[in-house]
Amino acid sequence: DQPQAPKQFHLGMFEIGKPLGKGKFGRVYLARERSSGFVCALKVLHKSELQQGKVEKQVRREIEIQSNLRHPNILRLFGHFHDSKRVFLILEFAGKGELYKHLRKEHRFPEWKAAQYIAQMAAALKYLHTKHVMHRDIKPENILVGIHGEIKISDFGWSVHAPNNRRQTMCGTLDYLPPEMLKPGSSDNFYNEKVDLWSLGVLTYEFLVGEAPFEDTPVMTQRRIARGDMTVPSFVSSEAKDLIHRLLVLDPEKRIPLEDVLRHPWVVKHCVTKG
Ligand SMILES: Nc1ncnc(NCCc2cnc(NC(=O)Nc3cccc(C(F)(F)F)c3)s2)c1Br
Repeated sequence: DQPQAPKQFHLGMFEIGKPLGKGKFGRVYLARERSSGFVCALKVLHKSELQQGKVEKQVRREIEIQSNLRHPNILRLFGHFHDSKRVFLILEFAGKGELYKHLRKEHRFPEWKAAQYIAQMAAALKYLHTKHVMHRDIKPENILVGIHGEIKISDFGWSVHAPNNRRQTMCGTLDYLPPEMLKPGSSDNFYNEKVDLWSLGVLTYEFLVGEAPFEDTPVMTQRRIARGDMTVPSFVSSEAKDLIHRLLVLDPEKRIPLEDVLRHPWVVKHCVTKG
């Protein structure tokens, strides 16, 4: 079909609906593009806040990285526009909202559901890593659920091209940080996309247990991560426990590759692989 001409968007083109959620920076609204009737999510960011947070560059990088991504388990960013005070991200609408709300409500997911989510995450991360993009902020708050129950990785505000040594200070929860990102961003320690494998391990644990493996006070969390000090409760099956231990490995190079996550007995057992 015809390659889509890059459209110039402006706010008047959209009917704004109910608020969908509010993030650290700005709010998200359900929106409908008037001429096509296309339903999407519109994230509104205030330029003043982005300048204060010194994150304008990150938002530009997010737009650049995400506009080239096409995968069923990655939330689409269709475009962006701005007015004098605000930047608007035109996002795919995820019909079943934020995954962390489902997790909090259900406390923890049954193994079959956790395995299907982890298989979809592994497929999305495999796609990202082939493009040498690492997300770097994999956690339940950055995962949405589509209308058919499929998950969608979202918010690429921290994504970069690998390898990279972080300069921008991280904020928010430490729970998902791999040991190699806890070290100060000095020249010698570069890290790569294997940081997402560690976070996938933390996510698997949190889906099955209902809390993160190293959850503690900030100082203790950092210490426990650096030592890989966590225990998997006995109600978790031995196959799931095996996968968690193969992902939460201190040495990034020794973490199980995504291909092997997709072939892991725990994942295969619960995933009806299409013929
Ligand atoms: N049901 C739903 N359906 C679709 N979307 C929903 N919510 C929006 C999810 C997002 C996707 N992408 C995002 N991107 C950013 O927020 N980027 C951003 C913003 C400020 C600063 C920064 C940074 F640069 F500081 F990192 C990065 S938020 C919901 Br609820």
